[in-house]
Amino acid sequence: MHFLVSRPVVRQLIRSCAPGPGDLVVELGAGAGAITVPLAATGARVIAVERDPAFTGRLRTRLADAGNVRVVDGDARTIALPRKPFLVVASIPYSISTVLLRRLLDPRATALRRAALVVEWGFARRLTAAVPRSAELAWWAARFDLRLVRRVAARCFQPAPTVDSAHLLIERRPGLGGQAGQLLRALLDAAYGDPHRPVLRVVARVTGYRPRRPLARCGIDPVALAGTVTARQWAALAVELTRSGNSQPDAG
Ligand SMILES: C[S@@+](CC[C@H](N)C(=O)[O-])C[C@H]1O[C@@H](n2cnc3c(N)ncnc32)[C@H](O)[C@@H]1O
Repeated sequence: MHFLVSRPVVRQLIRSCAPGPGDLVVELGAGAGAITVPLAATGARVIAVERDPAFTGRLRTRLADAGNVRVVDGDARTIALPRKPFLVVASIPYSISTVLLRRLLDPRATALRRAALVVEWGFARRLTAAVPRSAELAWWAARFDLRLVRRVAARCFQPAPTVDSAHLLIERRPGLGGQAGQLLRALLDAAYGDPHRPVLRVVARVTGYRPRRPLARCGIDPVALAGTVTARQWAALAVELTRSGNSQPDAG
C-alpha cells in the first residue's frame, strides 16, 4: 500500500470535495489517517472504513477526541454504503478501484453526490476520456461529471509507487434520475451495442422516431457514428428527450 505524505495534496483533495458541517463523508481505506484527521477538522460527519485492524486501532486512539468520526473495521468492497446523500474523500487502493467505482457510480439509486479520490493515473485517464470506451464507463461518465483535477506525483506517497496517481473529482449531474436515467441506460446500451451505426438511427431504435432537433440541441451530428458521441452529449440528450416528452417510442 502507498500512503499519502503530501499535506498539500491532502488539503487540495478535501477542499475540492468541500465537505462541511451537515455533510456525511465516507473515507474508503483510511490507513493511518492522513486524510481522516484533516477531514474530521471540516466538521463533517466522517465514516472512516479500514480493513486492517492495526490501523483502525491507531485511528481510534488518534481521533478519540473527535466526536464526528466513526472508524469502521470493514471491507470497502462489501460494507453497506449510506442511503442518504453522502460524499467520499479517499486515496483508494489501486487494486480495488474498479470495484469501488462500480459500487459508488453504478446503482441507479446511489446516494453519492460528490467524491474526491486519489486513483492510479492511467485509471483516471480512462475514466475521464470524453468518449468512454465501454457502456459501463459511459454510464458513469454521463451521470457523473468525472474530472481529472491534477497529476499526483509518485513522490507524494510512501513508499512511492512505480506510477503517478491522479486527483479525480466526481460530481453528480442533475436531472438524470428517474425516467431520464432509464432512457440514458437504453441509449447507451443501444449505442455501445452498435457503435459503427449513425447515431440518429441508433437513437431512433430506442425512441421510435428520428429525433433530429434534440440531437442538434445537444450538439450531436446525426450522421456521426454512435460510438463517437461523448458522455456529456449522451447525458444532455437523455435530459433533453425526457424534458421535451419525446422519450416514448410512440411520441413524435
Ligand atoms: C492507498 S492506502 C491509503 C491510506 C490513507 N488513506 C492514506 O492516504 O495514506 C489504502 C488503505 O486501504 C486499506 N485497504 C485495502 N483494501 C481495503 C479494503 N478492501 N477495504 C478497506 N480498506 C482497505 C489499506 O489497509 C490501506 O490502509
